Amino acid sequence: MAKRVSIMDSHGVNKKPSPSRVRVAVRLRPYMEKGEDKVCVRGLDSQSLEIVNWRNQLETMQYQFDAFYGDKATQREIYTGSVYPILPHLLVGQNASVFAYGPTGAGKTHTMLGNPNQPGVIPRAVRDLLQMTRTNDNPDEEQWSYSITMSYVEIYQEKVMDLLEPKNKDLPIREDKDHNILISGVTQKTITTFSDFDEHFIPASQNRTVACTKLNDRSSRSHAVLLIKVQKNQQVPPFRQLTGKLYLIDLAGSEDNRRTGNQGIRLKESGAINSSLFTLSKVVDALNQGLPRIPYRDSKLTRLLQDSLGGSAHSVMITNIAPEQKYYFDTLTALNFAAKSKQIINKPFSQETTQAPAVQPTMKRPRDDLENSAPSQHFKKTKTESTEESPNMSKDTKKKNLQLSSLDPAVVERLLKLDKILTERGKMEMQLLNTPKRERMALLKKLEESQLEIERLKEKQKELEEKSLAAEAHFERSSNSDFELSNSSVSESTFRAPLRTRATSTAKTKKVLRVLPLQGLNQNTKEEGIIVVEKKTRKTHAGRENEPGWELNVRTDLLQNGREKILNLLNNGSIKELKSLQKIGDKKAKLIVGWREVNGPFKNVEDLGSMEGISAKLVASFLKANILSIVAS
Ligand SMILES: Nc1ncnc2c1ncn2[C@@H]1O[C@H](COP(=O)(O)OP(=O)(O)OP(=O)(O)O)[C@@H](O)[C@H]1O
Repeated sequence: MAKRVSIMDSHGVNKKPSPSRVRVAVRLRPYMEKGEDKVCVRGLDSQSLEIVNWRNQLETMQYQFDAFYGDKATQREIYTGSVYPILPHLLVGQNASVFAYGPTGAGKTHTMLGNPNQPGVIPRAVRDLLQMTRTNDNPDEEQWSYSITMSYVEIYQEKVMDLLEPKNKDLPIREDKDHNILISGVTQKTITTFSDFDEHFIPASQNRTVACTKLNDRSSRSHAVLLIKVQKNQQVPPFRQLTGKLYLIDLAGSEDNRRTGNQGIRLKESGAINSSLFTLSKVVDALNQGLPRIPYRDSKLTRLLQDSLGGSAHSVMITNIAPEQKYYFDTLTALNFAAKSKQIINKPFSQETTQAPAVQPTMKRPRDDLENSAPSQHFKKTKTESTEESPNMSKDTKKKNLQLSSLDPAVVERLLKLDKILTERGKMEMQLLNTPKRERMALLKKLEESQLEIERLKEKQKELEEKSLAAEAHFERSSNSDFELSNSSVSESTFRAPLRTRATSTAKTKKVLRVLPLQGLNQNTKEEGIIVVEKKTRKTHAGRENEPGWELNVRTDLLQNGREKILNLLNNGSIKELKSLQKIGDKKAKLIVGWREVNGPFKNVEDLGSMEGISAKLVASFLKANILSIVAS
């Protein structure tokens, strides 16, 4: 009778292995756009890449991974670099998983499956496993025999469907007493040769749910999960048995439904896809951060992978991305999910490529040029600092750089920033860097005036804050009252935050807060950022007078500016930065990061309300608290 050996025991070491991290590789697919579209991402070296920073085109965001494969990388390179090394673990009873993640149309199926001329990870891994279990160089291995089985399922709308036997629908996932995860009733086929595999796999692949979306003619609408079980049986006592599982997964694409044009059933599918990918992102994140609780049970996909993702298993995530600008936000989302580190670098992406004529053609047909140079070489070309001359630079570029280099660096920085603002607003026909000196000086002057104005407002605000704090302290001492924010709508042009008394002395109508120095402010002036006004006493329906107090009125443009800052932080802030926002703790910060990874950037701050557990009321009070603190800073 064969004796089953637990995963922990498989090396004969009876102690809990340290949980392994999910290794992350990123693969950039070749440029495929038929029309003209810019390239927004490019490789730097074998581990990192850079992407335009959409918030500030004077910066790029650089990401680092365990491996980066550029658009010229072959199927073999990806396989030998990131997948082949994990296969030997299966032969000693350990589990492994390889999954392709990324936006729809970015090349996941190509990476996992490929085509007859360019076979992907799946056929290569199966072939090599079959080969490994046949050749036995080690004499100790002679007493062991191997058998390999395959199962193939898809997870479609949170249901596990058997692709080898399509009538097996919605199979349950169970856990045995040794914490092995099983799919109850799933078909298992024994394979001894590659043609056995082909015979089962090819017809089963036809059963997979695919559909045409705006972004991909054959978009995978489910997660396809191929399970290869390698069983090793000892032929002599004590007849041990080791089982190693390999999951090879072609995930459904992460989708932004604003771009896929999905409706009806496609939209429903997409909801299930995005929510299970979100859970997968939480699991990977929790594993890589070493968190004590891993939310495997939150989706079928992660529940299935529970014993093969993290723990003693060896996991590789291949994140597929597309270079075209139209995929920008999808790419960013995928990168943020995959990245173990991100750095913002002060170096324009688009500007450099447009300034260097030698590189310019890559903006149109990167495949033509990029493929002839390694990503790192390509980067070296474009890395040239904007003040550095290259022989290929046009006269205009040289002149522009010369002009810039003669200016104070601080002024250059301001100029570039102003240039960006004006370009974005579309108020200038020509960019600032191309403008004649006189106009440039006028703009510079304007910029300095704005800076002075900001400084002045900051000073005034500081003064106001100090006074408010002093008044608050005094107020707390004398009447045990505090500040509270009202529930008035934040979308009003004027933001109101009444400073009201606690309801302890409702019978008394005495005013409890005095901010006397502010009463000298001209309430109509547009120059003040925040104005404190006395709250008008109004009769309520019940005939009682409302509580007296003070209100803060915030100028509309500052309010708008505050909103924009919050939105930017929501879309780009790290967990730490998000936590610097009022009312955002660790949990909410992580939720926000997860939400935007799955759904793309927030269009407006109110989108927060579509996150689980965040009510419209909470969004309103979040906005108030943060706008106040931004305006006051
Ligand atoms: N590295 C590559 N080299 C050549 N062609 C590629 C590469 N990656 C992807 N493609 C092609 O791009 C198209 C889209 O790729 P694929 O279907 O693999 O995307 P996907 O990420 O699986 O999309 P979905 O999530 O919608 O299923 C296909 O025609 C595929 O052949």
